[in-house]
Amino acid sequence: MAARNISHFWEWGRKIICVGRNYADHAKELKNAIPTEPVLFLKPPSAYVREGSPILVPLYSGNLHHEVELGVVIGKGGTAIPQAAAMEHVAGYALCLDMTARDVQDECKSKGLPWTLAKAFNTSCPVSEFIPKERIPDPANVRLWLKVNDQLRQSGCTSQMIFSIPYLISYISDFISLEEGDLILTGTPKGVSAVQEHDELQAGIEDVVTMSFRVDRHE
Ligand SMILES: O=C(O)/C=C/C(=O)CC(=O)C(=O)O
Ligand SMILES: [Mg+2]
Repeated sequence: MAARNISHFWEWGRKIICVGRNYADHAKELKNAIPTEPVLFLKPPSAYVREGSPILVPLYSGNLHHEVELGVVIGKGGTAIPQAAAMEHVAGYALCLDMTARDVQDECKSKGLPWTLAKAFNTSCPVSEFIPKERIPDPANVRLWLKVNDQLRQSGCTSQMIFSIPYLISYISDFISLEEGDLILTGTPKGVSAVQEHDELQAGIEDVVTMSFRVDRHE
């Protein structure tokens, strides 16, 4: 059997672990308290969508939001990984969107229910090409941006993260063993907003990568 290539990690069926409220400015814009521990949730691998295919608005949502995020691709699995060794487990990065049905999330929050249908639906994780680790030598200081129909909506720097990438890898792996090909979404900066059918989304990491997606409705 041919060896699998990490640069197609989204085809491996691995888990997507998402960190929420990891930027104080975003926590504030949604009127959430600043967390003292990482807030975690999951997306299934069926959430991935690649450039050329549309982001689909779930039929049950009238308020789909974009969240631009730095994704960390795990290259070496582990459990209870010490912070000091965490970066040895990173193969690279990806630019990701954590598409969120905000109306559904608000309803789930008000009822104390899990966010699954708000966060884990098909096409809820648009993802860029794989970015080898060497191309982002300082992941704690890169600028992420997102435009909707050419209008800038999000611009933030990973230096604003409350919990660093090594801390997140160590924290997550205490509870959920990490495997090669897993992806960690590290949270979004402020500026999240609603998108509509036919909108064009463009996002980027500084001079490293850009990606574009169209928003569509289910037929
Ligand atoms: O608590 C909320 O109202 C919303 C939280 C999120 O959607 C968290 C994220 O996914 C994030 O901060 O990136
Ligand atoms: Mg998010």
